[in-house]
Amino acid sequence: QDECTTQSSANPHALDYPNLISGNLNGTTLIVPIPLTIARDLIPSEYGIIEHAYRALLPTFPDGMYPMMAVGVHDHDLQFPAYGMHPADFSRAALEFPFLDILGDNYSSFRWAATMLITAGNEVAITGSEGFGITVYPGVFDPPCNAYADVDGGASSDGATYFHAASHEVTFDRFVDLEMAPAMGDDPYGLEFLKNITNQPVFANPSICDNYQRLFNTSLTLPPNEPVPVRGSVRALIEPFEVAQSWEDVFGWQVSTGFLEPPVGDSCESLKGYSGVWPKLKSLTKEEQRQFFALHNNFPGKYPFAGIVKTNALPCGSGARVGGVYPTICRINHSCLPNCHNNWNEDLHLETIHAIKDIRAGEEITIDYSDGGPSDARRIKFQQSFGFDCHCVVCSLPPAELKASDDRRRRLQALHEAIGNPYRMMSDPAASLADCHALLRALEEEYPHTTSASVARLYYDAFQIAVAHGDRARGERFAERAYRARVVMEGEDSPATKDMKALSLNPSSHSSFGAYSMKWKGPKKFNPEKLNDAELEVWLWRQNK
Ligand SMILES: C[S@@+](CC[C@H](N)C(=O)[O-])C[C@H]1O[C@@H](n2cnc3c(N)ncnc32)[C@H](O)[C@@H]1O
Repeated sequence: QDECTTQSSANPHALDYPNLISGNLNGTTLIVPIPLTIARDLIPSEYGIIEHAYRALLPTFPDGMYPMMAVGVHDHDLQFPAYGMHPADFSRAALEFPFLDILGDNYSSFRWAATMLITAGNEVAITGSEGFGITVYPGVFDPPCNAYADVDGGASSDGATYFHAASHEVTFDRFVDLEMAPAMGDDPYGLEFLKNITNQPVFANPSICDNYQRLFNTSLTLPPNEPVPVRGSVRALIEPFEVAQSWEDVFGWQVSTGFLEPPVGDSCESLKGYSGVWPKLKSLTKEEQRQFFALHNNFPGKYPFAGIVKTNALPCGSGARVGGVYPTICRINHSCLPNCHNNWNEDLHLETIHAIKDIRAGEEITIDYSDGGPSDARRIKFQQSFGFDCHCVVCSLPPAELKASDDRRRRLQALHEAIGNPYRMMSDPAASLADCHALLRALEEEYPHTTSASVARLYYDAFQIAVAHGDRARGERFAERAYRARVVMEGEDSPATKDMKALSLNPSSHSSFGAYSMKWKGPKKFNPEKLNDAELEVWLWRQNK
């Protein structure tokens, strides 16, 4: 093996994680759909199969089937800086079984990998694996020290590759052969699925788990080494199968990633709660992990990770399914009368907090976790989504005042709904515009001196009403006000602010300009600059032309 050359890149992150074993794991994972009944027979009966977990990730995975993994990988440039160790490269091959329930929670997914072929002669790798309870067949690999080799030395035009592993001892006849080629656009199992299964904690017996993590965010996964979807075949004789197997036309991924591995195993119990994010958390620095676990948790108990995420995550964009957890801004409490606005800035990839009204020195900073509405609806939302009862200034009002606030908020909702009706905007724009004006005044009553998201939205609605009926002059004013509201809420550099600015500079560029009529087209010579403030308001909100 010493004379081997490898095409794998050097381990780029050893010094970032001196207390962990790190390296470059390069190779292929093919997903082999096998009948669930066969999987049930092969996998020890005490481990449940969490079918809903893989169906959630792969809704169209064939009925009655289970996604087994066929894995052939090369471990390159292993380092363990804290101990000055640099173990030799090795290869391994196995059939592995993800989505197993070993804790009985029907939630935490573990991967069972009890038998492996590992490069003969690499005692560190072999004894290390045996320490996890894995049955190891010392093996010979073709190619001997690479992740895979080109078929015909690269002469094959479809980029076909192979990875063959066979047990070394003549008395054994175990083998795992993978043959594959780029799938050319066919990618039934997206990269997120691969990340999930390759990062499930792995075990041979459930007394100890290997918290092995593949990192998909290092330089190793950047072009030209980005993951490649592949299609191919698997032939194998290895436990838990007792006779040779062959599967054709299966799909998977060839990837080279960084990986991290603690030098000793963890109790499997301590790794519960894996939902696809846990390994990333584990790869944070100790200080970042401390900050994460110091965050408030309204759902203490079984799943601290999930509880902290549920209590703290801010959605990365309105309605986004992805959320972010931050050490500082997740400390900001909710108020139904907030003085700040939180916003995901897609251009900057940052969650930003902007003041939306004047804040006195010493005053608590607050944001709005809700979508507004009257207090009874808010109470349900806070309990269900976050597990708390709101004690903000509004929710703590005496009953009569709370009722008055609720009445105003119901009216705000009704106005929002009426303005959102496109038919009315077309047939009765004057009434829609009057509603925008009424909404502006109602917002000022309920949220005094505040530039809320509702203000930005109503000015944008007013802009749309104006331009849809050919009113460029008022469209320009409304767009400018919507733009200024966005600047307050989100800053100059948010995508929505930039879009609004562009519209204010050129209102007739909007796709709905004149779409309903041109009946509000004003005289060319009219210049609103000449109006005083009061006249400007009258002109802006007037309903008849
Ligand atoms: C994202 S955390 C905010 C920071 C948290 N208060 C802390 O000390 O770390 C959200 C949790 O704070 C508490 N909280 C936030 N706003 C609240 C409010 N208006 N009334 C009562 N509890 C609130 C609730 O327990 C809520 O689930």
